[in-house]
Formats: sequence, C-alpha cells, structure tokens
Amino acid sequence: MADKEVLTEEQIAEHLKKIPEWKLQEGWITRVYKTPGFPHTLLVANTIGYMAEAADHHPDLELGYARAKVKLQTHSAKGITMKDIELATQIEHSIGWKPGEDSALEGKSKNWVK
Ligand SMILES: C[C@H](O)[C@H](O)[C@H]1CNC2=NC(N)=NC(=O)C2=N1
Repeated sequence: MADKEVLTEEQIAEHLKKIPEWKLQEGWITRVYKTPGFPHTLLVANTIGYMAEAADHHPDLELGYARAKVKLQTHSAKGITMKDIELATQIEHSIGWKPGEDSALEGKSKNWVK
C-alpha cells in the first residue's frame, strides 16, 4: 500500500515544503514547538496525543519546561512514510490554529506557542 512505502529524501523534502518548520533529522521528521512555559507544553503534548490516537500513529515527544520536540518515523517501515507526513501536517494545523481576523473569537495574542 502506498502509505506504507518509505519515501526518498527528495520526496520528503518536497512534502516538507508545505510544513517548512519540520526538518528531516537522522531518519525522523522533527519540529520543536516553543511554549511560554510548562502548562502550555502539556497542552501541546495532549493535543498531539489526541491526534496520534485518532490516527493510530504515534510520535516520540521530548518535553521541556518551555519546549516540545516532536519526532515522527514509521517504525514498522523503518523510514518516513505518508503516515508521518500526514500526521505532521495535522499536528501543524492543530497546534498552529488561531481564530482568524474576522472571527468572533478574540484569541490569545501573546505568550502562545510558536
Ligand atoms: C498496530 C498499530 O497500529 C501499529 O503498531 C502502529 C502504532 N503507531 C505507530 N507509530 C509509529 N510512529 N510507527 C509505527 O510503526 C506505528 N505502528
């Protein structure tokens, strides 16, 4: 099945153009979210946990006081597959979401996750 095929470095680079904060690093695609502190770090971890469970595909997480590092690879395929690209894209959209300019919601302006 196509979603189990290991992607080449060139294919990965092409997909990462759409989520440019993600990098290929030693066989993983990775992203560091900087947070204003530990409570937000845990919110990030929980949001990612929910996505991972819904997807039945799971990243490694490294949590610090004000950072969450996310690492994805497909263990069963021993490489990066479309499962990793799709979950990274979903994580990026979920963590990066904020109400738009025309929204009724004000949203948090400062001290948020980057
Ligand atoms: C049965 C279950 O779906 C598999 O073991 C899944 C669970 N989550 C997984 N996550 C990741 N990153 N790689 C896998 O190979 C993997 N396998």
